[in-house]
Amino acid sequence: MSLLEITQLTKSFEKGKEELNVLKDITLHVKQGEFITVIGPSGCGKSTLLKAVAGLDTEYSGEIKLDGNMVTGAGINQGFIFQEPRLFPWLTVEKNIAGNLSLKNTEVKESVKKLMELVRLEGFEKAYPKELSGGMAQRVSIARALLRKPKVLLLDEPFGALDAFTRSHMQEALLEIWKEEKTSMIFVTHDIDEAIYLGSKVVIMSARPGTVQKVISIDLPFPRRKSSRAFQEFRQLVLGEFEKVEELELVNSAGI
Ligand SMILES: Nc1ncnc2c1ncn2[C@@H]1O[C@H](COP(=O)(O)OP(=O)(O)OP(=O)(O)O)[C@@H](O)[C@H]1O
Repeated sequence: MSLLEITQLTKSFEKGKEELNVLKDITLHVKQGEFITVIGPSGCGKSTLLKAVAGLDTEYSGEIKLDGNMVTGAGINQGFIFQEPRLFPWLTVEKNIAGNLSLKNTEVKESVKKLMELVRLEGFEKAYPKELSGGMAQRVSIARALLRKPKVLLLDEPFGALDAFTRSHMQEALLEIWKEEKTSMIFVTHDIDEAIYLGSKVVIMSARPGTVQKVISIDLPFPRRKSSRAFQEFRQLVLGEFEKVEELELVNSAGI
């Protein structure tokens, strides 16, 4: 049995009198410990898909099961990381991570300490968000999500706002966290290289209404090198699929 089973997920929004079909018949199974990356044209429903898995949106047809249970709302089993870190500016780093859990509880205090080490933020316990760089702030939000020991971590373009150097640093940090915690990941990105670099599988979605166009397993050992020939071959493969999606989109929008 897969950890996460998304079956025939179909979703539309009301847009005035019209209906906007956003996701169509998405079926996707994610195994425990898998790192799934999702790419697709802008507006194809990637965020909508993540929100449904997170239980932040339950208005859809089809079903989503996490660890055998139907997802009926948000909960501690699903961690969510947004593009911007969304920290509380008036709370210190450790309090942001602890959230509604008390740091007076030694177990919580110990877990926060371990996570701060994992995301390489030792020494910043008492710092405030305004004292952190974008990458550091995003690491705080990842630590906050991990404290709840989610079964799946959902990341919606988490490094999209970061510069190339910090982004590459954050990719390494996330891979380390993944190896250490073995959390299953679903990671949405616009960046094909990032998708291949991180993913055990890359899911390519079609233009709206988003469907699963293709799932490509990335059978490359870690550490991966973006300049290696094997990596470039996967790049060609993914790009080829992406071009098919774009051609289809052009044909559809021209009404051919
Ligand atoms: N709450 C909402 N109400 C109405 N329409 C919405 C809502 N949320 C999203 N949409 C529409 O659904 C479509 C898919 O949006 P979504 O944000 O999931 O796409 P995306 O693939 O994540 O896009 P991007 O890559 O640009 O971030 C878009 O056309 C968007 O305008």
